Amino acid sequence: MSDEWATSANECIKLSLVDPETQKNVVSFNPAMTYQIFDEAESIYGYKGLKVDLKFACDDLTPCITASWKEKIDAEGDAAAQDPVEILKEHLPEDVYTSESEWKAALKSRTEPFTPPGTCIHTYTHSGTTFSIYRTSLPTALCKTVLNNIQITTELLIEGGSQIPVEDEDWSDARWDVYFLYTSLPTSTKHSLVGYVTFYNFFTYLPGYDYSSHPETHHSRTRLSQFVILPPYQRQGHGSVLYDTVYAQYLADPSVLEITVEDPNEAFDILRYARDLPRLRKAKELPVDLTPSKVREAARTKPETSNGLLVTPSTFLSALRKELKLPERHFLQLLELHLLSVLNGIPKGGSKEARKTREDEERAYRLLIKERIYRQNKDSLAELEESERKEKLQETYESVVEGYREVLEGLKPKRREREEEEDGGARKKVKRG
Ligand SMILES: CC(=O)SCCNC(=O)CCNC(=O)[C@H](O)C(C)(C)COP(=O)(O)OP(=O)(O)OC[C@H]1O[C@@H](n2cnc3c(N)ncnc32)[C@H](O)[C@@H]1OP(=O)(O)O
Repeated sequence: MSDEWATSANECIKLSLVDPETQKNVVSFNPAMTYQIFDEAESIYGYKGLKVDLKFACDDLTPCITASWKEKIDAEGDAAAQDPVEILKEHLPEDVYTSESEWKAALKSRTEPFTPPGTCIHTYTHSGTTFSIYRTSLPTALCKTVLNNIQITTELLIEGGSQIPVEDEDWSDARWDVYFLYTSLPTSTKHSLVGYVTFYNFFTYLPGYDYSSHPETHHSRTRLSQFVILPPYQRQGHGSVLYDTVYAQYLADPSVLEITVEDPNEAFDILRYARDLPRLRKAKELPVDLTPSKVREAARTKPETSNGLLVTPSTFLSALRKELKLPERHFLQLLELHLLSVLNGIPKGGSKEARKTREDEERAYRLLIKERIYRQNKDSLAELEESERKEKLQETYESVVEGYREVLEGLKPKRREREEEEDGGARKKVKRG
């Protein structure tokens, strides 16, 4: 197959959110990746001048897919042109429009005004524009429709992202929570999507809870599954507001015991650290004078940190984790991040005693992290010779601390910037069109 007939799928596919009233684009963007839908090379074969338009009504996300090209290869069999519309249709709802005029006519003929699904749980303004977060759940009909229309973006924007099988799922119990972030429009369309996040709730048992006396009570662990801010709205603080808002919902809900995240990518991890760190620092269970050596001491008083869910706390660490509802691994890493900033605040020079304090804390910090790494990788590390094991632990320790340094460095100036520019929760003006 010759390359002259290959087009980059990431470049030729354009996604647009269109105002049904004015029929103008509210925002447009390209996919970040297409390998899940096309091939590893992220190319579409058989055309010159190929353009693939994936348009959505900006409010209920009714989709329309069309393609146009200057030249199409005249070949059959293996060398025949791929059909991008048919390929993309596999990842879109069954009733997706393939004719733009029919799609536009359908949008024009709508009689009912659109209201986002669910309940509005938070509203904020940013550069004079209002943004609102709506909470709903599957299988509520409108939630199902809107999510199904737009969730192709999980495959086009998230590395390894996948869609929720909205059509096939067994809905005997509503276990998916969905939050949509909308911005307000000045036209009668009123609402345009900015992002969304989904959570799956697992039922679980709280050890020691008397369920027989309270048969109506249930407990769950919730898992953040897909988190998307559409590209034109990224890096303006909207992801942070959405994350904080949904987190607050579960923190306030006594039936939710733990908030976990499914396969976070690097960008989301940074966002999560940045948002969880101030929460940890404000937690009432966090001792103000906590140092690495005190944490090591406390950890030693407890037989072994548990991998289970919210065991009865015997140290402040378990109480702190319970207060924040964080999974163990993330909680421990967040604590290590906080302790690095504590360590950074201990002077390096000074009297002999001061220098000794600093050295003791440095050592405690190193051991604390190495002990955690060892616990979490016991099986593979136990197979190594002692010298190799020490080397591996040191290497991992150094890369972990390097990562924490980057997060702390990244947070410092950014936080100042945010405070200066913040306007009710988000920054910088959203680019439109
Ligand atoms: C479980 C999962 O779903 S993981 C998948 C997460 N989703 C995706 O990757 C889809 C595509 N990307 C997105 O939807 C968004 O860019 C998100 C969710 C990653 C971030 O949302 P945003 O609204 O852009 O984040 P926000 O503006 O609040 O950023 C907060 C901080 O997070 C960090 N951050 C956000 N995006 C990135 C990035 N791409 N790379 C590095 N750091 C990042 C930064 O520290 C940022 O602060 P700064 O902008 O002052 O530097």
